[in-house]
Amino acid sequence: MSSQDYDCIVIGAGVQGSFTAYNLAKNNKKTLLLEQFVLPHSRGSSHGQTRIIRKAYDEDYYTHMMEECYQLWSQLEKEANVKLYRRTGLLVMGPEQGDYQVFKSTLERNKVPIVILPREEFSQHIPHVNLSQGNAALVDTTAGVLYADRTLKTVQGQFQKLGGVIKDGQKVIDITPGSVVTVTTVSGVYRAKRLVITAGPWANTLLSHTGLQLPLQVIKINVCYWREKIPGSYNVQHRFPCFIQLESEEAKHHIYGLPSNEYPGLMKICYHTGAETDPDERDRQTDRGDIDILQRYITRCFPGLVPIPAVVESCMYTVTPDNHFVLDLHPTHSNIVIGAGFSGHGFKFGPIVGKLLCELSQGEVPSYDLSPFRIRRFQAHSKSAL
Ligand SMILES: Cc1cc2nc3c(=O)[nH]c(=O)nc-3n(C[C@H](O)[C@H](O)[C@H](O)COP(=O)(O)OP(=O)(O)OC[C@H]3O[C@@H](n4cnc5c(N)ncnc54)[C@H](O)[C@@H]3O)c2cc1C
Ligand SMILES: O=C(O)[C@@H]1CCCC=N1
Repeated sequence: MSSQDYDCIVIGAGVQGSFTAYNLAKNNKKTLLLEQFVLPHSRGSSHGQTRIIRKAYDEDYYTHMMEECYQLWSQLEKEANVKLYRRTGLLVMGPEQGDYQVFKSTLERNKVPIVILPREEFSQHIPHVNLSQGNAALVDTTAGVLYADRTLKTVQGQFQKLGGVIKDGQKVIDITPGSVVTVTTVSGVYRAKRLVITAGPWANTLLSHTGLQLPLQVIKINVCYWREKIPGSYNVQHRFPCFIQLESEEAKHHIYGLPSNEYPGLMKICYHTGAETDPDERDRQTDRGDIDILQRYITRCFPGLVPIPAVVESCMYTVTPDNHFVLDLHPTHSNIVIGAGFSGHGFKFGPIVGKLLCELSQGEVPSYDLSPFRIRRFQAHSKSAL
């Protein structure tokens, strides 16, 4: 084995690639993590200070995975002696008969501790929020905030402590599949027995070198922060929770928010979709339709916020047609593993995705049933996409 040869190469040092590389190194695999930008960067999907972690989901399998995932987050916190998670609870609001019932049933079936908030008690528990007419509300008490940038720094640091190698500022420009995979970057050529592709919005650009295209749509999200009229009203220290509004008068997609924390006096509230973009041209996508929706919602339901965004940052989702992840082997090259299409809800799963992609790359039986995440589910919809 030459010094350029590895057991495994991981392309993409976002949350999923970083946790995958960390798991491989923990399993004594000589691992190289390649990143196109100089780290840390804010050009993909994993940057920013915070993300929501929750067990509240439509599908049991996500809730099941989160059981172990919370333990893995806590293990990493202990191992690195750093705080990555803050419990705040998650307020779920939605029309009584819609998706809200599905969330509630999943939580109850899986014995996740929740508190139902009857309308007459709502404002006593959640001040400064108007519960929409016909909406019900509950709190997933296990949910909270993950510190995102700190997570990446921590997991990449732990990977390096285990002997892993990170090469940033090294955009991959070619992949030659084979029993030994050759990966060419702008400044080097590397070989490995196995390859993991976790390239976020650039997944299809990289997969084109392997003869595969997935039905992925890249969406720009305007990450909006809104000023409190009375400082502290929606603050994390005053125990204001994260929230998801499942459907609303203003929009059919979720609206979600996190208590004011990272920027003093500003609460982050975003719309769970946006306009399509080329990931290399993100800043030229200037659609603000999502901000118009948020302004109307905030005026109606969060009267304690100034309904004009004080800060707007950018981030991207990589969305599959069913909003479920892709965690699978490449259909023609079994030593290439793909983690993609995290559809705007993948951060909280980082530790478990890392474990699963590591297992797949080592030819092990994955710890969870991965059928919802297989590539072949797209075949029925669009053969040409494969
Ligand atoms: C605004 C916003 C809010 C969100 N909120 C939540 C939330 O509350 N909870 C939650 O769980 N999830 C949330 N998500 C989703 C979550 O952040 C993403 O699912 C997750 O970050 C995806 O990570 P990734 O590693 O797949 O992609 P990325 O972070 O984009 O990582 C891919 C990496 O690959 C690199 N790369 C690409 N091409 C190459 C190449 N040719 N050579 C080398 N490197 C390359 C990129 O530069 C990038 O660093 C949110 C996302 C956004 C945008
Ligand atoms: O995954 C999450 O928790 C957030 C909030 C809901 C929509 C997407 N991301």
